[in-house]
Amino acid sequence: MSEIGGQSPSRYRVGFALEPKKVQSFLQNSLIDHAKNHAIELIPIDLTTAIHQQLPFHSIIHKLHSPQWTQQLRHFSLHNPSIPIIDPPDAVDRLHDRVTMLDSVPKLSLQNDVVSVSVPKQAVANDERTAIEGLDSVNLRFPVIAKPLAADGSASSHNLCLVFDREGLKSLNYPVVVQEFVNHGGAVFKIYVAGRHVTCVRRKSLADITQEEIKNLKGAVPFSQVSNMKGSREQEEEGDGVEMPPEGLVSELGRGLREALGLNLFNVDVIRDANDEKRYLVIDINYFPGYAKLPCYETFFTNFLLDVVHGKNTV
Ligand SMILES: O=P(O)(O)O[C@@H]1[C@@H](OP(=O)(O)O)[C@H](OP(=O)(O)O)[C@H](O)[C@H](OP(=O)(O)O)[C@H]1OP(=O)(O)O
Ligand SMILES: Nc1ncnc2c1ncn2[C@@H]1O[C@H](COP(=O)(O)OP(=O)(O)O)[C@@H](O)[C@H]1O
Ligand SMILES: [Mg+2]
Ligand SMILES: [Mg+2]
Repeated sequence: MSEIGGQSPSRYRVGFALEPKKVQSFLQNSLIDHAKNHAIELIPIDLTTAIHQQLPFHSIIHKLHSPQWTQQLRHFSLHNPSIPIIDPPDAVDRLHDRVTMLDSVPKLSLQNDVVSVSVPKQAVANDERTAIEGLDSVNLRFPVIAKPLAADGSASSHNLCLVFDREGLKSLNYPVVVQEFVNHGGAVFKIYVAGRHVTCVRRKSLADITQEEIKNLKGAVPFSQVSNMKGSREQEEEGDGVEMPPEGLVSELGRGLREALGLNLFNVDVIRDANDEKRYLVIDINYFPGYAKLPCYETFFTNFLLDVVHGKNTV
């Protein structure tokens, strides 16, 4: 990266443009101190003041959704082309739609004799009629999962539903993506990417749906209620026993998606089909997720920042 004043600085300043809630959850003292010990100062950008008045920055990292912010960032970037912006707003935008976010996955062609990585069958629906047509067109049967098409960080974008029959399609808030529900043993793998650094953790997920539940459940069940469904309680800790994905898969998926998406900061939710152990499915990709939930996030994230300020970050 270019050097301010033509000299290699002894300290670096990285600006963060984040919602106040994210400043609190992400910019914890432990991270600030760790980065400081590596000569990097982490600075929350004041969103009420123009960016250029807050210079110098050696890089800017952002997660804000308003068009005004994007406009301000584009303008700033045009006048300060040597300051890396992480990441390009257009590339981030692709993750704000649950169809385009998964577009790159099949193109990676990650498959061999032991594993295959794909996305669940899915169709976009604007109303009940197009939902039925969409399900038919991709040969999907109930139960399906309905997700708001927009994944724009709003609370409603996380309101998902399990849909057990046609009646259930009536109560959805369209537009949605109707997606194949895949039993996966109650565990989701979260692959976190920060530049060339990739790591994976396992988290508790939705419990599997039994044949009996498929017969008995009707309509649409919002997600928050699913864990209270009869029969799912005893599966609560089931995710604990699920084997982690092979390291090669984690690193190849992280690296491949980083390149294909043109993004440095994201995580990928992956499940493994309980009825076909070869089959891994990418179900969600999130921009600048909650890294603070990672063990040792201070080291993980600071290593990425060191690459950035030393010009070793290539995407
Ligand atoms: O707040 P956290 O730590 O739960 O992070 C959220 C992420 O959780 P995760 O790290 O994947 O467990 C969360 O991931 P999921 O969509 O829940 O898989 C989102 O990235 C969320 O951002 P947004 O609401 O989609 O803009 C993230 O929220 P923000 O922190 O960006 O508001
Ligand atoms: N196709 C699917 N089959 C089974 N479970 C799923 C599927 N898609 C999502 N889930 C479950 O729903 C959770 C939330 O879905 P996700 O697509 O990650 O939305 P969000 O953006 O709100 O995190 C996942 O962590 C997983 O437990
Ligand atoms: Mg998710
Ligand atoms: Mg998400």
